[in-house]
Amino acid sequence: MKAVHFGAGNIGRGFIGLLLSRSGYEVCFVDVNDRVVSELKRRGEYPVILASEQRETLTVTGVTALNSMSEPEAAARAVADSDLVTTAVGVSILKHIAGTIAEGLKLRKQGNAEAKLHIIACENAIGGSSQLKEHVYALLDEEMRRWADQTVAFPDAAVDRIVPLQQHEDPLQVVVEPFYEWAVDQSQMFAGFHKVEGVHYVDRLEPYIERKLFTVNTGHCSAAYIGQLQGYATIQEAMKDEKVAGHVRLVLAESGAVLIAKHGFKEAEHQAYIETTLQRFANPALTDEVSRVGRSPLRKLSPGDRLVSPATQAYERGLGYDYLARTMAAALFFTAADDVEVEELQAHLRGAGPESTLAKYTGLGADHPIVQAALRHYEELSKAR
Ligand SMILES: NC(=O)c1ccc[n+]([C@@H]2O[C@H](COP(=O)([O-])OP(=O)(O)OC[C@H]3O[C@@H](n4cnc5c(N)ncnc54)[C@H](O)[C@@H]3O)[C@@H](O)[C@H]2O)c1
Ligand SMILES: O=P(O)(O)OC[C@@H](O)[C@@H](O)[C@H](O)[C@H](O)CO
Repeated sequence: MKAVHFGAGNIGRGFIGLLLSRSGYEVCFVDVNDRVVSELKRRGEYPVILASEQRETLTVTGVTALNSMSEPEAAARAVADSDLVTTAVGVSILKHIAGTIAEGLKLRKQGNAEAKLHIIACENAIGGSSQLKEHVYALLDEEMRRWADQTVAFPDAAVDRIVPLQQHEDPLQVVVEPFYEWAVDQSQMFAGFHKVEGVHYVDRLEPYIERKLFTVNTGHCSAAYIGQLQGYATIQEAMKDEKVAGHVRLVLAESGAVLIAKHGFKEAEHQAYIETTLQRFANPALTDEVSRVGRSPLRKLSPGDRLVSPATQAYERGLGYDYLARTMAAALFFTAADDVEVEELQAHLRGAGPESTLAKYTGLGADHPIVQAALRHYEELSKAR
């Protein structure tokens, strides 16, 4: 069985590629990073190290790679001949890989038209695969779309494993936390699909993706933004400071109240999920930069993402959202080298001020109580600096 995985980065190699390989797939990574692609082709395997006391090394074998910039036809051909396609490129990159997938589907219709295909976006977003489908369908004509409706499915997914930036001599080595969770919406899949070991197939994904995004990622970016304001460079350092950890707990109590009310999670079970998450953040065997965890602040401040969505849902239910608003305010101070979203955010902030910036990027408008709460926090955080 063949899988094509777009994005041979941290989560691609450290999580998705690993599980696919363990389930008997030959994995072909598609990436634009020539060094990583060349090394994967040359060696056909790479090491994944679990960040625990034992530091167990798992060797992922049976892999190869293609560069979608210099080998676009081969990448499309790989999609045409595959049994499964997955991605972990970043949600904003999905539109850039859609062309290769669309070309692959056209080739598939010519030579492999009957075989069903699942395409799963493993990104931190609600409806990531559905978003990818829209980008791909925009490039297909009516006849191709009708064929794809019967033959290609884009089940949404939630993926969870903390994989920090990697700085090793070996460009393929990847250190990952032991914990992982990968949930896939089986209601969007064709019957009789080959199960990937370790994947949790669920009938309704929403509780899983919201619990993950609004706990792990909401808490994570709160630790990054408030942590950086306190002068910390890593999540592990930041979480040792009660000012940061205490804020993260209060944020997770707010998003947790929404999750419990909406999805019926039992309070004690959800609290246990929060405690596990906090322990994962603090894992002393990992070094996770706040610059990675806070990256792309405009995406993180956007309406459907980890801050505004739980805050809006809390507001609509008459629940608290003040600490979520404080994280939004802290996001306006976030700095990271080479992050175009930081540059855009700072340029808007300098030109138009915090109220306009919060109103624009949260999509809530200036008068919204959440924006007004974030603005009050922004002013207070400004004075404290
Ligand atoms: N790292 C984590 O802890 C983690 C955990 C869960 C989910 N995620 C999600 O997984 C996705 C990837 O995150 P990551 O941390 O692995 O990032 P990463 O930067 O390590 O990996 C992204 C990879 O995509 C490649 N890429 C960029 N443009 C491409 C293109 N046009 N075609 C093919 N490949 C391209 C990059 O070269 C890179 O290798 C993101 O959506 C992220 O939110 C990350
Ligand atoms: O990848 P992002 O930018 O959406 O979020 C940064 C981190 O919170 C994220 O990568 C987590 O490490 C991951 O989602 C854990 O499963």
